[in-house]
Amino acid sequence: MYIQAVTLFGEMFRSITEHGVTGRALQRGLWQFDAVNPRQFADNKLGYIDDRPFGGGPGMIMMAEPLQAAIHAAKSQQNGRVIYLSPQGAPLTHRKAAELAKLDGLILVCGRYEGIDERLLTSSIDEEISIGDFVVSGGELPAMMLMDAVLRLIPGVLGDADSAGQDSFANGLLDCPHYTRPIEFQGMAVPAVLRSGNHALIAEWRLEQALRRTLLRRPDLLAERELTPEESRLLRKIRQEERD
Ligand SMILES: NC(=O)c1ccc(NCc2cccc(O)c2)nc1
Repeated sequence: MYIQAVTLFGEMFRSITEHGVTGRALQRGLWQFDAVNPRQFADNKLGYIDDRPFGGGPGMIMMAEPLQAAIHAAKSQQNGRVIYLSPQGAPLTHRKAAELAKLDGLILVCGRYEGIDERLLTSSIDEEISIGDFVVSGGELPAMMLMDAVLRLIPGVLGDADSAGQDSFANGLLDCPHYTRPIEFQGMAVPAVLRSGNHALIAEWRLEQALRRTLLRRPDLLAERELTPEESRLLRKIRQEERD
């Protein structure tokens, strides 16, 4: 996958191109990255890329032309989907990340200031995505969150292909509790079933814990999920226990 970021702060992306599983995957050629700086496309000598908002109001707005020229330059390198990160976008979900992971490329447009000229959205953006209902100072961190969520779903990136499948949300549920050594910590022991070696029981325990956690913390996720017969049975048992 070829990912380009249209951004004033390309250096920020080192945090995922030079570290961790995403950094190793880049070195192994599983994806490629380039930053495209709209400032190099500003048609004035001083490189202005933002200006005051029509109608007044605080802050500055990023001008459409330098961004459009930067997106045009990125599109001359690949035919990637152009995504704008903003609080006004559609919520990023595991399902959306899985859809994006199938594409050959992405062009991620990172806004700064108070946002971008609306006409750029109409002319050059394929999709607007939000990583949550909050505002941060620029689209770069949201872009990196999206990149990480997408890249880990690309076969080979995580190495142990299975771990992405066991993620929270991968199966529409929150993750189960995890434990490692020591067996006893601060007077709390590891649940005996996890040391029983009985893999069927362990799998059932993990599913029950995931269902219990999802029911208690995120019942909205359960509302939209098809349940297998085993999940329905476990959920009935959990609901009964919660009533007792
Ligand atoms: N929730 C998000 O995905 C998200 C995305 C970007 C961002 N900051 C830059 C920006 C861009 C556009 C408008 C705007 O108000 C702020 N903050 C949060």
